[in-house]
Parts: sequence; structure tokens; C-alpha cells
Amino acid sequence: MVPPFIELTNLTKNFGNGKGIFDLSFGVQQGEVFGFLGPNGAGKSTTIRHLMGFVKPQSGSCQIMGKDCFSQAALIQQSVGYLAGEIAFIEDMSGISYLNFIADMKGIRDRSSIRDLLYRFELNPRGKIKKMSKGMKQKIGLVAAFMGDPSVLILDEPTSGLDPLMQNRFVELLLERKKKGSTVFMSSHIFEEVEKTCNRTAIIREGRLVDIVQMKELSKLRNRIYTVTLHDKESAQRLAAVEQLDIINVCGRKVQIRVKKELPNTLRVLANYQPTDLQTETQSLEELFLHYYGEGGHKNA
Ligand SMILES: Nc1ncnc2c1ncn2[C@@H]1O[C@H](COP(=O)(O)OP(=O)(O)OP(=O)(O)O)[C@@H](O)[C@H]1O
Repeated sequence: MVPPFIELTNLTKNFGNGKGIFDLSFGVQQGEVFGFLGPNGAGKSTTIRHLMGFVKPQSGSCQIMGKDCFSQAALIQQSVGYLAGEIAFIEDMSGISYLNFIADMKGIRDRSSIRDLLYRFELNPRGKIKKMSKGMKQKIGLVAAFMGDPSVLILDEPTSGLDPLMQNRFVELLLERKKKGSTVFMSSHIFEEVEKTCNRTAIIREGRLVDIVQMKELSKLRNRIYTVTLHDKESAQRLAAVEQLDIINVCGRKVQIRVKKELPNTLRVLANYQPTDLQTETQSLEELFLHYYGEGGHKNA
């Protein structure tokens, strides 16, 4: 069997008070786009800082391409495309001098990938970083991570602060890199970007690995909530009482319905009631976690 390209072995860092990461062991294969999902404070950034060799593990270890992330940190940091969760810039620099500085550090001579990325993210890097908006700083961080087409990318919440158009640009970029065979480890709060890009995802909670799931399996578990508006209250009451639907709530003319797989059937039923409006929302990632693992962090399904 091929050894994992990125490997964590019993990785542990105990900050006290139950905070930190505990006994994390899993591997990411070459060419895989791997998501790392978990609620706030779950330990995602701490894990990523270990992978980049910024912190010494208390026990256990992690490796990228067979290199120990801590003892060979310089090598890792030079070859991996990295985006930090909170990017520490030398704020007095202009965007372009910062990018040139990173390119020099990484030994990237051909600057064409920087130009392409700036164009893709519609970013003018001439101004000083300290005067840039959060989204612009995030784009600078992304250009720095993706420049020179690294074969491994480690990204901590890559679309934080980006508007939906730029989030889509990021997804397109990642899919292109996936096609070219890059290996990606990416933390995120946004289910959709993980769903569109990742092969598998690890779920972490309170510093512990809860599960590793194929993205397709996780998507199947996700509910959609439809809010249908009918002509009058009586029709709404009748719909809720008579039909075999998973009704969440009835309020006046509006009925909220949870739909898992049976969408065609639900739509057929609703058509009989001649709705005046139909709205849909997807279950949030947090709701999905609760549904899947329960309050105690144990798998229900
Ligand atoms: N250097 C530190 N000293 C003490 N506690 C820390 C330290 N770094 C992180 N923590 C704590 O460890 C836990 C995990 O933090 P971490 O930043 O890894 O979470 P995260 O999953 O990235 O969260 P978020 O989604 O909010 O960014 C948090 O409770 C945090 O307060």
C-alpha cells in the first residue's frame, strides 16, 4: 500500500482545560483534496500549525512527503503552499513587495503564476497591505499560497472574508489544481466549498477525531428545508395533517418541510396545493454536526 502523503500519528498538544488536540491519527493520499471540518475551537488551526512545523508536538508526530514536519520545518515551509487562518503580514509592505518577498524565499523565479492569480482574484497589489480590506488581504494570502504551483497546499479557512464571487473563483482554482494532481489539506466552516472540492473530510470536535467520511456520504446526510406558502391557512393545515411529509412547522399560510432524498415525491404532493411561493435553505454545517453526532460528539447514524 502507498504510504500517505500527509500523515499524522497520535498527534497531541494539550493546552490544559480540555483544550488542544488529542491523539490525532490519519493520512491523506497523494492527489487527494482533504477537508478538515469542525466547529469553532475544535483544533483545526492547531493541527495545521503542527503540519507547517511552527509548533512542536507534545507527543506523536506528523509528516509530509516522508519529512517530519517539526524537525524538517524549513524544508516543509519552503515547498508547501500555505495559507494561515490569521495571516500575519509585514503590514507596512505593499502587496506586491510582500508577494515578491515570498517568491524569493521560496526560490520562485518565474513570476507568471503570481500575475495569473492576481488577475483571477481581480486584485491590484500595489497599495500598502495595512490599507487593504480583509478580503484583499485574504487574496494576497491566497496568491502567496498558490504561487509557483506547489504540489502540496495547506489552507486554513481559505475563503474567509471573500465575497461569493471570489469564493467561486477559489473553488475553480482548487478544482484545477486537483486535476493537476496537487494534494490539499483544507480546513473550512463552509460545507459547500468542501462538498464541491474534497474527496474525503475529517471531522474534529474538541480536539478529537470524530470520523473520516467520503464527501458523498456526508452530502447524503444533509437535509434541505423547504418553506412553502399556500393560498390560505386551511390549505396549510390540510397539507400538514393529510400528507406523509416531514413537517417541521406550520405558521399561517407557510409550511416548513424537511426533505432528504424524496424531493420528486415532495414536489408532486406540493403541486396539488398550487403553492404561491417556495423557498429552500440548506441545513447549516453546525446543524449537520448535531444531527450526525449528537450533543455529546458521538455518532448517531
Ligand atoms: N497557544 C495556545 N494556548 C492555549 N490555548 C490555545 C492555544 N492555541 C489554541 N488554543 C485553544 O485550543 C483550542 C483550539 O484552537 P484552534 O485555533 O486550533 O481551533 P479552530 O478549530 O481552528 O477554531 P476556529 O474555527 O475558531 O478558528 C481553542 O479552545 C483555543 O482557545
